[in-house]
Amino acid sequence: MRTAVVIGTGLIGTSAALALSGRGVTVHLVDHDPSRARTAAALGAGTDEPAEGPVDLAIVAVPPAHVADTLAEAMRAGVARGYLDVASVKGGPKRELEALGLDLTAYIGTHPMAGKERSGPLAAGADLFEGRPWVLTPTRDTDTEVLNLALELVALCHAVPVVMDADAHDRAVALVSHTPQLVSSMVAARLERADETAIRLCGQGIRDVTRIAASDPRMWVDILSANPGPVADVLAGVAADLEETVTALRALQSSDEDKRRGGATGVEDVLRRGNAGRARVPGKHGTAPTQYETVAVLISDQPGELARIFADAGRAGVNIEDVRIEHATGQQAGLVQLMVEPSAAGSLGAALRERGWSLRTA
Ligand SMILES: NC(=O)c1ccc[n+]([C@@H]2O[C@H](COP(=O)([O-])OP(=O)(O)OC[C@H]3O[C@@H](n4cnc5c(N)ncnc54)[C@H](O)[C@@H]3O)[C@@H](O)[C@H]2O)c1
Ligand SMILES: O=C(O)C(=O)C[C@]1(C(=O)O)C=C[C@@H](O)C=C1
Repeated sequence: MRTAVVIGTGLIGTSAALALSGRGVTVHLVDHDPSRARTAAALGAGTDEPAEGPVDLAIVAVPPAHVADTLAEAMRAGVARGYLDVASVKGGPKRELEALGLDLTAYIGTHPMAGKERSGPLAAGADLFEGRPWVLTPTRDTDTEVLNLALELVALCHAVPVVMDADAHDRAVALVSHTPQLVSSMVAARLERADETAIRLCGQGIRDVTRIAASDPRMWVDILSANPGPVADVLAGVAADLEETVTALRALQSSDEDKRRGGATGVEDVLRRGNAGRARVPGKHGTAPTQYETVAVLISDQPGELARIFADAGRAGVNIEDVRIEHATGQQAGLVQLMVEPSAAGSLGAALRERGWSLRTA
């Protein structure tokens, strides 16, 4: 990739632009608030001068509600060879784009799992995505060239590509991002009218739990509006735990010893389940909890092959954790190495063979 345009030069757009500029890509910066594009340019993220012709990749980093319109405008103007967005939700924007009747072969939905509670270009950093998962949601229609451009962006940002279906992504982030945001906000909301004597005692625990409660409410209303069902489902589980914990705590206030013992067991149960969940959170920089196994597949050098293999893996219910592509020089073929959880390698291999793919020893 030699040239890119970033549309929406806030936290995420400017961070991607800084990483790309730092690695030699010419980046054009566009924002509907020109002062933000100027700020990003002043930070070294690129130039706010328009590109003279189509660039290699357009990165749309605007709030989720504006993604489809912004992409449609850029695609109609032909500003790039490939287009992607970075919105925190994937199913809604994809369906909006489909409804607009655009040719989506040049588009791929993506989502870097890295961010901050602060917005705008001044909060950006070139290393924001280092070692973090970056979700790619190719479909059957996605051009191989566009998928490769997205993989190149992820590599240039030193992030880790994770291929997923858009709706599976939305269910996953409901659990690991969207519900935690709401719960953090709800805990922080208890402080709004709290007595100053309590506020003075705030220590590291409340700071850890409420950091993301400082996030931009308008952005989060956009995100949650595009993923309400899956978030409500996870939050209902949290509500059930809350109700049981309140009951357990009330039992602890009882003068009856048996009830108190039951209450302590109830409270301990939620704390222990919390320990178990916390132990599953991967290392800070996205280090994988397990070694992956490689499924190597021969693909012909034809448009759409890579997208087709990802779609087939998605259909087999297998998450691709990482991917490597070897282009056999002088041959009209390439070897794709799909890294998956060891328990999924067998079923992925079988599903791909069934669909006519040729597998090789990794
Ligand atoms: N903040 C996070 O932690 C995070 C993480 C991953 C992905 N995302 C996603 O990245 C996207 C951007 O989020 P952000 O945190 O960088 O927000 P931000 O508020 O920092 O930046 C958004 C920028 O888009 C500009 N903008 C809005 N509408 C526009 C339009 N129609 N055309 C051009 N520019 C427009 C705004 O002026 C602003 O500069 C969102 O879709 C969000 O869901 C955010
Ligand atoms: O670290 C933070 O401040 C974030 O909230 C980042 C976070 C997340 O939940 O991990 C928030 C929303 C994004 O879509 C991706 C990342």
